[in-house]
Amino acid sequence: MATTKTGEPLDRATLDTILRRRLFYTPSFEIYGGVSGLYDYGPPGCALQANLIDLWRKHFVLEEDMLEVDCTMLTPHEVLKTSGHVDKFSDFMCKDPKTGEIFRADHLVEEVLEARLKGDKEARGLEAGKVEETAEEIKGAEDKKKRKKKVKDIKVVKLSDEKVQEYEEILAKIDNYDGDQLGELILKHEIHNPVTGGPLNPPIAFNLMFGTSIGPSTNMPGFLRPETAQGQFLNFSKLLEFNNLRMPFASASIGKSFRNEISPRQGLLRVREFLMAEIEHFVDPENKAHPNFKDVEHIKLKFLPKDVQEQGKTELIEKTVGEAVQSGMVDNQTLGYFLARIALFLEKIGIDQNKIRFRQHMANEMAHYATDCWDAELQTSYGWIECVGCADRSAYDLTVHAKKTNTDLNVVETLAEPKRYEAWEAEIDKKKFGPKFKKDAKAVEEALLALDQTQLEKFAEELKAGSFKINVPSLGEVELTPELLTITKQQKIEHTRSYVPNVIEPSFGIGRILYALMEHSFWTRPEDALRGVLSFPPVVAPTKALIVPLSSNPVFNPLIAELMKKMRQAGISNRVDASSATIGKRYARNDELGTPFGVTVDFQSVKDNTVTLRDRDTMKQVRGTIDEVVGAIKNVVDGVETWDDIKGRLKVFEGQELEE
Ligand SMILES: Nc1ncnc2c1ncn2[C@@H]1O[C@H](COP(=O)(O)OP(=O)(O)OP(=O)(O)O)[C@@H](O)[C@H]1O
Repeated sequence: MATTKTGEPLDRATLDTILRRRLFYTPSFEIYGGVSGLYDYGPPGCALQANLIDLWRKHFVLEEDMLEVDCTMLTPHEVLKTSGHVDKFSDFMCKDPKTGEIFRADHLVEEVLEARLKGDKEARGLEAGKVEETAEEIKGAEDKKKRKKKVKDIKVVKLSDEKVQEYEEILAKIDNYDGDQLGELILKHEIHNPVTGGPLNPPIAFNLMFGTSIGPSTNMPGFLRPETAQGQFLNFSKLLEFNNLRMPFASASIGKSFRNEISPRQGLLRVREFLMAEIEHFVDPENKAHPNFKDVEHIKLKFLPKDVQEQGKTELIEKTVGEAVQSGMVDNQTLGYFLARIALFLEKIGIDQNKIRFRQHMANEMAHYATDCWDAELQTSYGWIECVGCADRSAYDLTVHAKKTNTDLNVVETLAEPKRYEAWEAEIDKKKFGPKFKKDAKAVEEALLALDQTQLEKFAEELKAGSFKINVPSLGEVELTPELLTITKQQKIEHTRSYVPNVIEPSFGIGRILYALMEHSFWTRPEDALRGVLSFPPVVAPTKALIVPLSSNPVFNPLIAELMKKMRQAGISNRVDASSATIGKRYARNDELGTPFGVTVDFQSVKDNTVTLRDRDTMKQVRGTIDEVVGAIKNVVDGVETWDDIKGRLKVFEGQELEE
């Protein structure tokens, strides 16, 4: 069960109401009935996202000297065909032939089995005389009506111990099943349309990309990109040159991606248009060490490796990143380095450290391009949710694009020591070769060039004995004799080495992180369960300070103007609430917006230019001059001081603001 930082159960319904009431986000096109999977952000949502992105840029792009690019979302069909997305970027769906309803196959299996396990838990609880949750609660706290309708399958029925174990094992590796295996599970466990109970068609693959056509004619089909990565790969050579041919280096990109999710659910967690922040770190395949690994190797993370999941288990292993790489659990230093950097970023923005785990992809689950992949998952009231994927994409993308476009995407590196070696080489006598093969001469030459060292060595022997035969694709077998060519062993010296870089890709879904952050920051005041607070760290909070005049008396106006000006000059975002609501109500409103500080102007302020400063989380106040208070807010937002430091150096204020 998800809990808040005070240890209370997280009341998602209250949180959702606050987020919508305060316009963090809202369904798009709502007065037209809305479109599932599409959301708009309102002012606090936008500010929170902007602050998050700002920190992301500082933490990754700036600190690690990455090369940021902004590539187009419209992408030609050919690019995504080459990358494999046209053929493989799909999820499995099942259709109810009677009602036409569509279900995402893995989510359906997951939802139904989880519901059965909950029903079993309930039945066992009843049997033991202690019911932890009522059936009504199980049926769904979140979107009550919809869930109730959808999950009729929850029945308070006790399962056999073997069934419970079997279901738990399936759930532990739910991401590892392909379409056929999901089909078998659906049949074996008699999973039907949860609403009508009707049978479903076997799962079929559904491509998640939104197709379109570029230009007025239809001869350039395209897609809205499903990830920002391809644009970065296609600019690789230019970026390498920009980087003065130095390797390794990383590019980064922040932008919208689009996926036509089969059945979007869980609010911001699964949407059809979302902001991604992606890094492509290009590295030598023979040396995936990271120069700054030393800085992070001591960091402890919680891992869920693939072998544990494949045994149907979910126990986490806590290790330092150094140990994880050394033991081979995490494939290489660069991958390990980014896992640690991801954890540090999540910590910086206020994600609860106890609600982060790194889950390794199982063999079937891995994307078509990846060789090792770890997801940073965050625990929410919806369960563990992948928020950052971190994959080693090998040389896949650059290789396929280079081949398709006939472009050299290799890195050429000067060797410290020249490499000397011997190699067999075929040299043709052009004067005789041309007249003999005429228009086919090029094809024969190409077949010769394609021979490897073992073949050349063998043919050299055969040539000495008179002739040898090679297979030319357009001609069939062709006989070659000594007057046409020689095959000899040559001394070689190489000064450079050429390779296609491998790519380590951390890929952040900003909306998912934002939602998890909202859950992790949310709690209610013990004295009033309806008083919600969003304890965002000051650095990411949408607005840093609320200016509250004690009343609408115009005598406060010059002080409010002075505060606003000084805060603006210090880069502190602020709002004034001069409404007639009581101060307590105005603070409560801002607790819901996550505003860390409240500054109150009272009649004492008019006399001596001092104001009170209230801390959102503790509700404690200090009093100081306008300059002192603005300076204190700036220091806390910049991370130079904490609230405790401020409390230690400014006068603690325990009275009431001075009324007229
Ligand atoms: N439909 C979506 N809505 C919101 N964020 C998403 C969505 N799909 C992916 N993301 C985000 O983009 C990141 C990188 O995408 P990736 O392709 O690794 O996701 P994925 O494995 O397809 O996700 P899932 O398995 O949950 O569909 C994810 O970690 C997630 O944060």
